[in-house]
Amino acid sequence: MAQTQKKFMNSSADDLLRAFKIKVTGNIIWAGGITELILSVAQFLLGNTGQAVAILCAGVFFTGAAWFYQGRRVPILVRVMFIGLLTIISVISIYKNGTIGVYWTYPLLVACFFVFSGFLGIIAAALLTLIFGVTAIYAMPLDDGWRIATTLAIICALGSVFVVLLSELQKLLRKLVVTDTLTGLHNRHLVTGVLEDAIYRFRRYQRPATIMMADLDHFKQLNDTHGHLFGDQILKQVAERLQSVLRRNDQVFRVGGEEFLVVLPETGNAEAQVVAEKLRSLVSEHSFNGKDANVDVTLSLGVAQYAENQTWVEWLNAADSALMEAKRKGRNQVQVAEAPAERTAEPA
Ligand SMILES: Nc1nc2c(ncn2[C@@H]2O[C@H](COP(=O)(O)OP(=O)(O)OP(=O)(O)O)[C@@H](O)[C@H]2O)c(=O)[nH]1
Repeated sequence: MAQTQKKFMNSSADDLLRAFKIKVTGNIIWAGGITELILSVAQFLLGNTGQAVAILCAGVFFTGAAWFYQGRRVPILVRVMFIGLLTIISVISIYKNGTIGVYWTYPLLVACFFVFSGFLGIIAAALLTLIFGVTAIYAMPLDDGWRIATTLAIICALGSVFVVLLSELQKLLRKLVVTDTLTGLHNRHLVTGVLEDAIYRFRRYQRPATIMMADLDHFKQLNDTHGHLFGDQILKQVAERLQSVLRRNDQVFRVGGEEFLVVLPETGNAEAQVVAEKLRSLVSEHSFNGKDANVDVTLSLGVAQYAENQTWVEWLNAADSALMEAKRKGRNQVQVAEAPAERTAEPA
């Protein structure tokens, strides 16, 4: 069981990206908080006691928040407060110190793209550009004010383009991570989510669902005889044939070298058995055309309908055991998993 769980429990691209974003936002808040602590000392030394106390409070709050939320998502309210407070400090600084006060606006503008995700970052950066630009024009000679407002707007525009490109790249990466490049089918990364959805629908609406584990027979022999590239061509054609029979809402995954998982929502054992037979005969009864030869390939399948109180690992194991049984009984056949022994629901 542990092996099945390990095989399918890969972190998804989304999980990895989420963890990365949490780390970046946390680090920015750390850096911002510590910078404020240092700045407050500088303000004390300059004799600006009021400003120093305000910055010190902000510094203590944000280093505390960064420490408290380590490894977790920092709540939006804290992030808004972080950017908001630094914006107020920067505006006061521009107003009081003129050009010297502008320096902090640039890193703050860039930080918006990291502290808020996607379009929220663009909106925050645009808002800050407007606030700083207007303050600069108002508080400085017009020549300086316009220059500062323009450079801030350029940074905002470049950052926004970067965010849009990054979100496109993210979509592409996600697609690549969940797609098997040889067959174009989904790979195992989406399996857990799809099975959990099916289990949810069963528990909530009593909708049946059945899975099939399908494995090509003696594929090693085919590879050894015709070569790996030839084997690849056959795998592609098998994937096409499997898809040609299935319904739109059925899903096929390539979960191993020559192993496929088919998920049939709204389908019970009897109906799934018919589909499995169809898949088996579609593969076994028509030759495959490789580059240099035509070959006959057979397919073994294990079918398992979801049974109450099963976990997704147990469900997969049931289909896997049925597949093993099909292999053991001579291959090129369909085996249906035995219904699991009655079990009472585990306490929530
Ligand atoms: N061409 C090709 N072969 C692959 C790929 N992934 C795995 N294989 C091969 O698939 C074969 C699987 O061999 P086995 O696990 O022994 O299974 P089998 O020969 O099909 O035997 P049974 O499953 O018991 O019928 C190995 O030779 C792998 O190298 C792939 O992407 N392309």
